[in-house]
Parts: sequence; structure tokens; C-alpha cells
Amino acid sequence: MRTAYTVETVRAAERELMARVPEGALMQRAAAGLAVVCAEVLGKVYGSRVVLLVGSGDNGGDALFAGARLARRGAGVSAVLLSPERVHAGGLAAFRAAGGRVVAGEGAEGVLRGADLVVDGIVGIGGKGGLRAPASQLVSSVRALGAPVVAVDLPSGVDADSGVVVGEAVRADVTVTFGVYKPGLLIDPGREYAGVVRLVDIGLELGVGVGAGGGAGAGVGEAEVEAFQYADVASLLPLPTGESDKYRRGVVGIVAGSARYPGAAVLAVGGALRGGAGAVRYVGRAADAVIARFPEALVSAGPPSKAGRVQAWVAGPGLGDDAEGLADVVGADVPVLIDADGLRLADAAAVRGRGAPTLLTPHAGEAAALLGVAREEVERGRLAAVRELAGRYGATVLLKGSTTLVAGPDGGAVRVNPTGTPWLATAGSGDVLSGLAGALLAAGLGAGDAGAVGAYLHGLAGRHAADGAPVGAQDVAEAIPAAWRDVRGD
Ligand SMILES: NC(=O)C1=CN([C@@H]2O[C@H](COP(=O)(O)OP(=O)(O)OC[C@H]3O[C@@H](n4cnc5c(N)ncnc54)[C@H](OP(=O)(O)O)[C@@H]3O)[C@@H](O)[C@H]2O)[C@@H](O)CC1
Ligand SMILES: [K+]
Repeated sequence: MRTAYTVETVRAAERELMARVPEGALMQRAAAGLAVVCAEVLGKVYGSRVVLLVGSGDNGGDALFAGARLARRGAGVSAVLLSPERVHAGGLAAFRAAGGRVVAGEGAEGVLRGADLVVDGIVGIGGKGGLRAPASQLVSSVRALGAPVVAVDLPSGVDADSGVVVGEAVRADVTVTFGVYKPGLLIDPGREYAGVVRLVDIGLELGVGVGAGGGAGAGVGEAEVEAFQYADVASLLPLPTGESDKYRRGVVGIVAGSARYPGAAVLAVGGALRGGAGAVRYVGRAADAVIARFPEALVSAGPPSKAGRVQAWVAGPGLGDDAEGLADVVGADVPVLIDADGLRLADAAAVRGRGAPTLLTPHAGEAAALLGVAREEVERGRLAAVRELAGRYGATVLLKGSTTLVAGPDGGAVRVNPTGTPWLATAGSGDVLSGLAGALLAAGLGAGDAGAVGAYLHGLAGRHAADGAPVGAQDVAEAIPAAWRDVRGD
């Protein structure tokens, strides 16, 4: 599990550690790690030209100390001081002593043109709001140069706690972050600006988030965001045993499709079958299309409550205006996943009143409609939006997007999915995910785990299916078994 912590938590841990180590030791650890990564990016340090962009806080200090290390190894290092009157004094002295050259703001463009590497030490976790001038202008001219950029702790202009970017931000090839991940490095748009993230151990000790906080966010000291890795997913995959029958594996019911959108039902059933369901019951108006593609599906015309025993329902993909079918499912006493049209039809009070777990799976547009805000607002502040929705509906919410997020109804760490790919932005891809995550719910996973594991497998399946070329949603569904094998290491 990768865990990321808020600035407040990082600062508290830093204070605690600083009290136990010699003054300046943490910055030296940070600078040493930063210099190692810079050297890797350069390939050959001796004779290379490195430009440091140095802001007025400790982030600039890290850059100056790392620059001093590179200068001692024979690099020609120039430092552009954004606020010469407020610069890390110790870092500047060390930089000068190592032979580093200080450049005034007007000389920046000249040195940048010949750079083999740019080090962004403008702001780190102390950044507030969008980048101010002159930093913002400098950042836009760096982008035009084409030299590799290494960001110190996080790309300047990216909000550490949320990944929000207002105006200009540094687009890094590599971000060297210290102690722990910050949420903004894992969530888009920040994640995209960060490039490859390298974590440098500076001795910070923070426990693995337990996701048990209350209210709008994680509790102090807990992880704010966590990202599954293979092992986390592998440990949650429901595997059949010798004792398994279809009910032990999980029967999932799918209420989806309409005369106009029969394909959504086919895709959701396809996702559910590959998600490990022991059986899939389909209820709705696209039974012919479903049975033609998946003869193993058990179809009926409805209502859902008369369809037979299921351990979880998926309702909504391509459903049109079947409010009755949706209400029937919301009233069921088993886990329910609500997607697409179902989100529009669902009564918020009825969802909040449910006893069994609920998983809502909106994309940004649907989330915006539920929250009554513009889509851009959700896209700009995905973490806040997913937490807000989960709180309002008293449900687990999976917000789809380039970094899919899963938030629980009681606060705690938000799961961010690391396997997404832009190739998944194709019609019907969400229908496949709803079936897949619904099968995991039916197998007994909690709503948060079903969402996170489903998103992870779906992303991997998208990568398998695409392999660098466009794909359709059906291809993604068919690639789920390959993703499953990947995660199990087969
Ligand atoms: N603490 C530790 O143990 C360790 C910390 N470490 C390092 O310290 C970093 C944190 O340092 P920090 O606290 O000095 O803040 P930092 O990120 O340099 O930014 C503050 C400066 O930026 C300015 N500024 C703010 N917003 C701005 C904007 N929008 N646009 C432009 N400027 C803006 C702000 O100016 P002000 O608003 O005060 O005028 C202030 O001068 C951390 O990320 C890591 O790299 C490592 O060495 C490991 C040990
Ligand atoms: K930075």
C-alpha cells in the first residue's frame, strides 16, 4: 500500500523527528537523496549544466544543498533566486562554497537555454494557492525548453493536499519527495505534473492509515490517501475453493439496459462474469441481447425483488427511466452498486436510509449533477468532491476518472487507483466496471474494497486490452482475466 499524508501530518511528524536529530540533518538527508536522483537523470554529472530554481523557503534550501553536491562532482550549477532577499542562508553559503553561480532573475532565460537539467525548488509543502509572479512566468518558460525537470518534494504549483493546480505549475519528469507521499502526487491533475515519483527516506515515521476517521477527512496522523499495489489487491481477490458453489462465490443481480441501450446490460453482465461471480441474474428489457452474448446468464423481466436470491445488486447502466426497478433494488437488504442512470433516479434519502452497504460510481459529470456544481469544479477538486458525495449519501463513492478515487461514508483514507489509463475513456467502459465491482460485492468484499479492487483490475484490463492502441469496452471486459492473472503473479 502506498500511503500519502497531509501537510499538517507531515509537519507534525517532522517536528517530532527534528527534536531528536542534529539541526539541519533532515535537510541534508533530503538534499543527498535529491542529488542522487539528479545524477541519475543526468547520466554524467561532470561537465553537465544544472539550473536550480530557488524559492524563498526550505524547498529552495534543499535545491541549494543538492546543487552544492552536484557542483562538487564537477557540474556547472547556476541558481536562479526568485527572492534574493529571502533565501535559505545556509543553503546559499554551501552552494557558493562549492563553486555554484548565482544568477539574478533577468539572467534566468540565458542559463536555462543551455541547461541539461532544471531543478524546481520554488515551493514545496509550504506553497499556498496558485504560483505567484515571477515564479509563474519562469515556469512557463521552462516548459518551452525541453530540458528534463526534477521537482523538489512536489512540483511547484501543485497543491500538496489535493493535487489541485490553479494556473501555472511545473511539469516534472521526476519528483523527488521526502519522507512520505503527499496526496497531490497521487491524484490528478497533480499526479500528471509530478511525472515519476521517487520517495527519499529521511527517517519520518508515520503509521499505515487505518481509514477509520470521521467527518470530512482523515483524522490527524492517519493517511489521507492510499493506493493499492499488487499485493493488496491479490490478498482481497475472492478465490474459489473446493467447497465453493455459485452462492458461496456470490450471485450478482444486474438491473441495466433498456430498449434504447441494450449494450450497457451486455457489458455490465460481461464485467460481472469476469469479476468472479458464481452466477449473474439479469433483470430488465435487454434480456435477449444478454442471453445471445452470455447464455450462462439467468434472465428475467422483473421486478428485481422477484428475480431470486442475489448477494449484491448492480443497478443503472443504460437503465433509462426505470425508476421502479431502481427503487426496488435500493430497498433490498444486500449491497447495492448504483451507476449511470441509476444515480439520476436514486432518491438520496432512500440511499442514506439503507442498512446494507451502497457503492455509488459516478464519473465527474454525474458527480457534479449530484452535488449541484459545474463538472469543472469536480475535476479541479476531485478529493473534496468524492468526500462530499460520500458524506451526503452516507455511501461509499467511487469517482471515476484518470485517477479514480474511492471514499467511504465515514471519512478515513481515500483510495486512489494507480492503474488507470486514458484508453479506458471509451463508451461502455464504466458499465464493465460496474459489473466487475458488483461481482466483488457479491463475493463479500466491503464496498470500499470492492470499488478499489474493481478499479484496479479494470485499469489493468484496460492496459492489457489497449497495449498502446484504441480499444472498445468489450475488449476491456475480455481482458479482465489477464489482469486477474497479473495480480496473482501467474
Ligand atoms: N520541514 C522539514 O523538516 C523538512 C523540509 N524539507 C523541505 O522544506 C519544504 C517546506 O519548506 P517551507 O516550509 O519553508 O515551505 P516552502 O515549500 O519552501 O514554501 C514556502 C515559501 O514559498 C513561498 N510561497 C508560498 N506560496 C507561494 C506561491 N503560490 N507562489 C510563490 N511563492 C509561494 C512562501 O512565501 P510567502 O508566502 O511566505 O511570502 C515561502 O517563502 C518541503 O517541501 C521540503 O522541500 C526538507 O528539507 C526535509 C526536511
Ligand atoms: K518544488
